[in-house]
Amino acid sequence: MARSLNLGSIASSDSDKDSPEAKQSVPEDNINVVIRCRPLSKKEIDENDPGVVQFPGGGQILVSIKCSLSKKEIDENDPGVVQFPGGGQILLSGLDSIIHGDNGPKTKQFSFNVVFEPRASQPDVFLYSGMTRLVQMAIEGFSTTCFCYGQTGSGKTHTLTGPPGMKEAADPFHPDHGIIFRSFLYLFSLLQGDRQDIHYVLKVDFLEIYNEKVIDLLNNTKRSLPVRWSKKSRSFFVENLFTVDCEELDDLLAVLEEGMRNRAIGAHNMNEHSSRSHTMLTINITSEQLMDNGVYITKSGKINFVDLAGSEMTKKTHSEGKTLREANNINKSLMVLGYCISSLSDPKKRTGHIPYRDSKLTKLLADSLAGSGVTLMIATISPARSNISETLNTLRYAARAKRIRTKPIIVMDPREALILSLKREVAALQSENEHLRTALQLEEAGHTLDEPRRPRLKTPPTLDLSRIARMDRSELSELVSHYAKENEALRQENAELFTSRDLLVRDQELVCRENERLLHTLEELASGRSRADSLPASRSSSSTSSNDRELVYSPGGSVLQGPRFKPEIVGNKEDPKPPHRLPESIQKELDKRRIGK
Ligand SMILES: Nc1ncnc2c1ncn2[C@@H]1O[C@H](COP(=O)(O)OP(=O)(O)OP(=O)(O)O)[C@@H](O)[C@H]1O
Repeated sequence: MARSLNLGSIASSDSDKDSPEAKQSVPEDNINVVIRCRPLSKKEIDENDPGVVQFPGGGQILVSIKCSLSKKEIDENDPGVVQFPGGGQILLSGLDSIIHGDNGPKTKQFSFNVVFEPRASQPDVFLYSGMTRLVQMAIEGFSTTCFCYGQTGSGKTHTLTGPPGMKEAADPFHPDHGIIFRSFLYLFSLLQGDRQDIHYVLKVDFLEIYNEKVIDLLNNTKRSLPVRWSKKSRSFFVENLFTVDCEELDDLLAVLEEGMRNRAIGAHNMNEHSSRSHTMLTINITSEQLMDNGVYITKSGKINFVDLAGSEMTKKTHSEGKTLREANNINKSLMVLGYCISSLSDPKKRTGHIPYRDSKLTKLLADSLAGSGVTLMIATISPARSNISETLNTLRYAARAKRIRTKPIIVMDPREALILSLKREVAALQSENEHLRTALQLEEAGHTLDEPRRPRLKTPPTLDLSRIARMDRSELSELVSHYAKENEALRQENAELFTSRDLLVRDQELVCRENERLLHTLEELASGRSRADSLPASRSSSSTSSNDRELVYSPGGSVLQGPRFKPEIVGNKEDPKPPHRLPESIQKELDKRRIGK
């Protein structure tokens, strides 16, 4: 394969979701799970620990799990087992010499939306993971989360922020910038687009969960902050978290740098720069859009970037003392996350109890995992043979997460949402009303219906929605009832107009048919007369000669049975008016036909 990344099914589904309709309608959605396999590290190469994951294509990863060597033998002669056969697949196998069990090699197969092979670059991961869609949706008012999951040293921090020591402000075009930096750039490029009618406010916070304590990374007091439940938003939140207003891209970059500097990092046998905490960077995006009718609509979206600490086998990392305690806390919270993911992915269990409250991490991720958010999980794996059991664990974890469904919604003030929906309905009904009136020509010609015209309904005064926040209950309910009444009146009027239109259409059909019949009779009479001219005697018994009689259109011609017309024969062409007037367009059409003949 020429490219270093391996796209599976999401490549097509992603583009479907880019359509405006897909963005507006938000049916249940699965968590989007992508896999990134890092290259072998220098240490692994030095220790002759070759790559063993295979990518056979179609979003699949194959893992050979049966091998004839014992665990001890594998540990001692630890070859790579991850291979990349292409097409989105990963194959985990032993080396040929050790892979054959009694019945030949056994593989475990996994399937994912997108699989990034070791050569995939940082821009590849940003562009093809679905991250751009998350940024777009956050601007539209959705709550979105990108989280990295994987064993220690598998490349979570590298994927989110780049290699250790990466300076955010240094070179904006540096190829090693991670997803967070690239998302910042993309976010600003979208916000600075041509939407002058929308005003955006960005507020950013950055926290870490270290040994089950929530620490503010932007207000470096190392004080533990409480996590509480909000009845209003029906989600957990961190109390007293410091937020920074970010007007410029530089503000965001400064926040990222500050937080990265303050986060807990430690060294162990498997990673010299190991994150010892889970971190969560959140960009809250509030948009105020001025609608056509002068109304402001506010939406609140957000992007969470979550860098989980890596699961670690303490035997392998040789952790002790402080590092061991950190590892235990990390593993414990990841285990709770695992229970939650496992319950949520099981259709029978997902409606039951989900143990979010068992760790701070799951409390804060609850909404992203099963609530109203849109979530991208990047599972990072190592290709090394020595990490095969962690790689299998990560892939199993990721496969379960892929089955979780969320129901994304746009976050809006409920009062604004109600008023907006009523206003939309009123606008739709008004335009329907307008259309019906035009069709029935009620505007200029005055009404042709029997009843007098009803006075036009008035649009409620334009309203600045920022005022709504200050309105008391009675003012609000008055406003809502105003819209509801107008809505009801428009519905009624439109229903009546529809009935009238139906009646007229039916009359028109009858009239046309009668007209054709009359014209036919006229033709017959004309040809009869010419025949009569040539005949010696008239066959007519009428006192009026056929010559004198002229058929004038009567909407009530004797054969007409329309509901609004009486049978009538008009014998005089001077007769002023038919008893009922038809809409002008119909009348003109009929006149045209008559004259034409
Ligand atoms: N895709 C990659 N390409 C090149 N180097 C990588 C890649 N992924 C990871 N690395 C390197 O591997 C090392 C470990 O990566 P990283 O610190 O991101 O792992 P981690 O999963 O965050 O670990 P921990 O859970 O211990 O924090 C780093 O030096 C990183 O730069």
